[in-house]
Amino acid sequence: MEANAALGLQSCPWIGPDKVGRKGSGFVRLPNRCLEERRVSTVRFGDPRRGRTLFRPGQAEPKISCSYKKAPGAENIHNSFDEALILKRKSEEVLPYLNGRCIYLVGMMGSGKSTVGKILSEVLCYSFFDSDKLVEQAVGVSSVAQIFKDYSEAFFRDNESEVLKDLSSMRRLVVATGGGAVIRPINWKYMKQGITVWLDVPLDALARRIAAVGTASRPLLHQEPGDPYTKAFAKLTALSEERGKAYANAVARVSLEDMAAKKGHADVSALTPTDIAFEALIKIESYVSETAAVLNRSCIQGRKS
Ligand SMILES: Nc1ncnc2c1ncn2[C@@H]1O[C@H](COP(=O)(O)OP(=O)(O)OP(=O)(O)O)[C@@H](O)[C@H]1O
Ligand SMILES: O=C(O)C1=C[C@@H](O)[C@@H](O)[C@H](O)C1
Repeated sequence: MEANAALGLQSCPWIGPDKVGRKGSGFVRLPNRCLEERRVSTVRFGDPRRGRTLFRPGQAEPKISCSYKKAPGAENIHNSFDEALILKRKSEEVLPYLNGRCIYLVGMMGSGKSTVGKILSEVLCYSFFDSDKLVEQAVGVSSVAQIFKDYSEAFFRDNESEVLKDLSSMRRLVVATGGGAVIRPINWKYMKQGITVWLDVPLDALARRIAAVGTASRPLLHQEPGDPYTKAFAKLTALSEERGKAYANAVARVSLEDMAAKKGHADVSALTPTDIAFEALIKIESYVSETAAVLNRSCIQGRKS
């Protein structure tokens, strides 16, 4: 309670992802601030084969302070008031450098993109989106597993690319991408409109997290035989071999192994989502300040010549 109050110190407009309607109304709603700052007036999500869904700036909700409205799942996530305050301060340092650029979290299934993404969106007063959920809304099917079953993985991937394309024209969003979004080069073109952050989590920790909740919602893991941990670990190992290099395209990497070693923890499971969100902000800060310095140097050189 106390810790969450710290996040409300700075009031700003916020409408949570629960306000993102689809199908029934035919529109996807976005937060006011995000709509004000978008360069395009109308963005569409949806299945290109079915005709895509429009959402319009005029559909925006009234402004609500982020001290009252939190991303679902982001409640009571900080261990202490101090932890929340430190995170909030860091976000205030990083925010001016972002210039409204979106943050795209990439990483394997279960790496914590949604958990950490909600925390980041909260402290930055950005809106949070989960690209898997946007695909589900666009297709009108309630789960990714069902989309794989009713259509195909390729169909899911086409829709995922469309969603990322639409998001790429927007500002002030934290996006938790699907674990496989990194495999298509075109998706990188979209995600690189913002700042890409790889949550790099050891495979055994991923398999433990996934086994704890079961594999049913993760179609790529569900086909293997065996107990949930063993089948998750085997498939994640194969996927990570295929995708290792693709995740490394991100401009920032948050390695839980490195974090745990620096903090003297024997295991990454000692790291809280707030610790990880803080490390992500540090990595984002070092990327944005480096790029700002390079830009400055080239401006000075340009003026001299
Ligand atoms: N730092 C953490 N420590 C322990 N468990 C965590 C941590 N972060 C996330 N989890 C748990 O791991 C599981 C997966 O987290 P989350 O859904 O955020 O991952 P994801 O990367 O968004 O997954 P996917 O791509 O499959 O949707 C959840 O049950 C979540 O509660
Ligand atoms: O790693 C993957 O390929 C996937 C991850 C999930 O987020 C979903 O996007 C889907 O289950 C595929």
